[in-house]
Amino acid sequence: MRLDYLSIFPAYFDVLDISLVGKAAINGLVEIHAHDLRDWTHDRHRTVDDTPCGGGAGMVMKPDPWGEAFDEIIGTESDPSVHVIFPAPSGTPFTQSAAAELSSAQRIVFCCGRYEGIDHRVIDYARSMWTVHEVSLGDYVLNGGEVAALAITEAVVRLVPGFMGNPESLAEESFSAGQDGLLEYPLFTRPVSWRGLDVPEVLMSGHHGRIASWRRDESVRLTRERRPDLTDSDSSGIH
Ligand SMILES: N#Cc1c(-c2ccc3ccn(Cc4ccc(CN5CCOCC5)cc4)c3c2)n[nH]c1N
Repeated sequence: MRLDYLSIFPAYFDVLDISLVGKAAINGLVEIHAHDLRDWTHDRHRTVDDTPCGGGAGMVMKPDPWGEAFDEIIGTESDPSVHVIFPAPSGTPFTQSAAAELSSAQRIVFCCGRYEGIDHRVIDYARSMWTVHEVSLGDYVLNGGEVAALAITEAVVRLVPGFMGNPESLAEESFSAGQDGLLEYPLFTRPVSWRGLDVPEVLMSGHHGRIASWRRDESVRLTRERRPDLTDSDSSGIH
C-alpha cells in the first residue's frame, strides 16, 4: 500500500516514521510519501490561497497547485483503484467499516486542506479521475486535514493483513463486526489488587463461560450508557 500526503505542513507526517505505521513501512507493507503543496506554486510567496468568490470569511485554497501536484504524484490517467481522501468538516463521518474497506486499497492519497477549505473544483476534478472520499473525524472543528489524515492512516494500516502481530485481537475491538457493534468491555491485568481496587473476581475464576458472559454484559451496559445510537443498529446484539 502506497500512502501519499499533500499538505502545506508535510512535517506533520514525520511522526509516521516512529509509530507502528513506521514499522509497517520498514517491513514493506506500506510506503509513505509526504509532499509540500507549495512545491507546486510558482510565485515568490509560494501562494496557495485566495479570497472566497462570493465573499465570506477566511481564505480558500487555490485549485492550481493541487492540480499540478495531482499530475506529478498520481498522474493524468483515470484510475478508480486510486483512493483520494479529502478530510473536511462537511465530510461523511469516518467509520471502522470505511477503514476496513480502505485497508485493501493499493494507493491512498490524502489531500490535507487548510484555511476554510479547498476550491471545490479540486474535489470535482479528483472525482472525475479517481475514487474520492470526503470524510470527517467527528463533530468538532480542527484547523486542517492533517490530524484527520493521521488518524485515518492509523485506523486503516492496522487492518492491513500482516500488520498486526495478533490479528485475532482485531475481532474483539469496539466497532468491529466481531464485537456485535458493541463497545469493548473493561480490561484488567496484574496486580490483582491495586490501591484498594481489585480485578473483578470472575476474571480470575478461570471459568471461561462466566468470563464471556461478564464481558458481554459489560459491553451491553457500556454501550447503553455511552452509545445508545449503537444499540438500535442491526449489527449490535441489543435492541
Ligand atoms: N476531517 C475533519 C475535520 C476538520 C477539518 C478538515 C479539513 C480542514 C481544512 C481546513 N479546515 C479548517 C476549517 C475549520 C472550520 C471550517 C468551517 N467553516 C466552513 C466554511 O464556513 C464557515 C465555517 C472549515 C475549515 C479543516 C477542518 N474539522 N473537523 C473535522 N472533524
